[in-house]
Amino acid sequence: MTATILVTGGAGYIGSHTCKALSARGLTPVTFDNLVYGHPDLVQWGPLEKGDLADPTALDTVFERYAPRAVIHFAAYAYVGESVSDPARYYRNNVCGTLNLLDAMRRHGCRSIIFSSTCATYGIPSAVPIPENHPQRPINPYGRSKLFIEHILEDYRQAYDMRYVALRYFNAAGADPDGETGEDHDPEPHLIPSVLFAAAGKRSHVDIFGTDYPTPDGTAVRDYIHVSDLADAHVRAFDHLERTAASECINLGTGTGLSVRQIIDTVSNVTGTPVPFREAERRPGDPPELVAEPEKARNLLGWQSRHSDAETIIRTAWNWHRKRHLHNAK
Ligand SMILES: NC(=O)c1ccc[n+]([C@@H]2O[C@H](COP(=O)([O-])OP(=O)(O)OC[C@H]3O[C@@H](n4cnc5c(N)ncnc54)[C@H](O)[C@@H]3O)[C@@H](O)[C@H]2O)c1
Ligand SMILES: O=c1ccn([C@@H]2O[C@H](COP(=O)(O)OP(=O)(O)O[C@H]3O[C@H](CO)[C@H](O)[C@H](O)[C@H]3O)[C@@H](O)[C@H]2O)c(=O)[nH]1
Repeated sequence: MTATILVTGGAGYIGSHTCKALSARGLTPVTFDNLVYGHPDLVQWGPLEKGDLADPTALDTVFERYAPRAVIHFAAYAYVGESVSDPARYYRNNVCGTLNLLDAMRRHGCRSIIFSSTCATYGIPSAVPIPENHPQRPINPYGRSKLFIEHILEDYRQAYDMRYVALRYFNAAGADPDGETGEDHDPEPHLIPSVLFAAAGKRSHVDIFGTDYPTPDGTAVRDYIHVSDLADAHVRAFDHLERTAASECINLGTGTGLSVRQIIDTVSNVTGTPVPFREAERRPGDPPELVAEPEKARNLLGWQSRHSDAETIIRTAWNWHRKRHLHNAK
């Protein structure tokens, strides 16, 4: 079956990998992105329509032009720290922007949406691994904006017969194994690129935020999931909606956690370079450990992570950053 999928935020990190996966599956991804954080050169697998979720007319134009079968909705702001200092920016773009998108879908009779949610909706978990029915108590406006959208999707399902899959990603990491797309954030606060930039000498060092957590080596533990595995899950979520029309919230993680020190050690091994680091205070708002219970994605979508071992994540990210940003790296 050939169909067009509207991909909001398709010029960004996870969106561009998903466009590649949709195209490989014979679907046509149409990217809708305002390019505030996206990159036009990462849009390689279908047309780019420059536009903003805040603009209902721009949305009407793409729905009229392409009559998409479904929407995959990545477009959002995603800096946790900034969401604390400027929550208005987050609620306006993430929540109001999604309302505009959903209302455009209703106007144009498009009923299926796959939404980028996050493990940040769980807040500080009472236990790990975290199942989907764990209480959701986000501890910052970014996480709350995503939880509000989950609630809105459920209300729209009941009232307007829409259908959705909310995918709660854990920590997206790595890059396309073919090197065709990857992560290009500015600013870039995430751990793995920060460690790679320190290995390459682009940054003087990486800070380890907290060495006194109740974890095996005292540093925080996260469930790093390869971006190509995330992309594959979106294609499967689309197939699931086509097949069953059943709405779901689903974790995407590996079920295995890695500490900050384990990431630094793996980067040293993969790059053959010692990583300069400093031990620093905990970063406010960071839970000690976030690890997914991944069974639901396996059972419902037949999904399994394939590229998410630490070595593959770091090797693919290293290859990408060397090509994109680190021309002078060793
Ligand atoms: N990166 C992660 O670890 C992670 C984890 C969990 C959830 N998420 C979610 O996944 C999604 C994608 O994350 P990413 O890391 O690829 O981010 P990204 O910033 O690389 O991509 C987001 C894209 O959306 C676009 N955009 C933002 N606001 C827009 C608007 N109003 N109109 C049109 N386009 C707009 C940006 O220009 C950008 O290209 C986000 O919703 C994020 O909250 C990311
Ligand atoms: O320079 C750094 C950067 C990070 N960390 C630590 O490394 C771990 C991972 O940090 P990231 O910033 O890479 O990612 P987060 O765990 O903060 O991810 C959060 O923010 C993401 C969006 O940016 C996603 O939404 C995700 O779901 C949400 O939990 C954390 O323990 C953090 O304290 C460091 O020690 N040093």
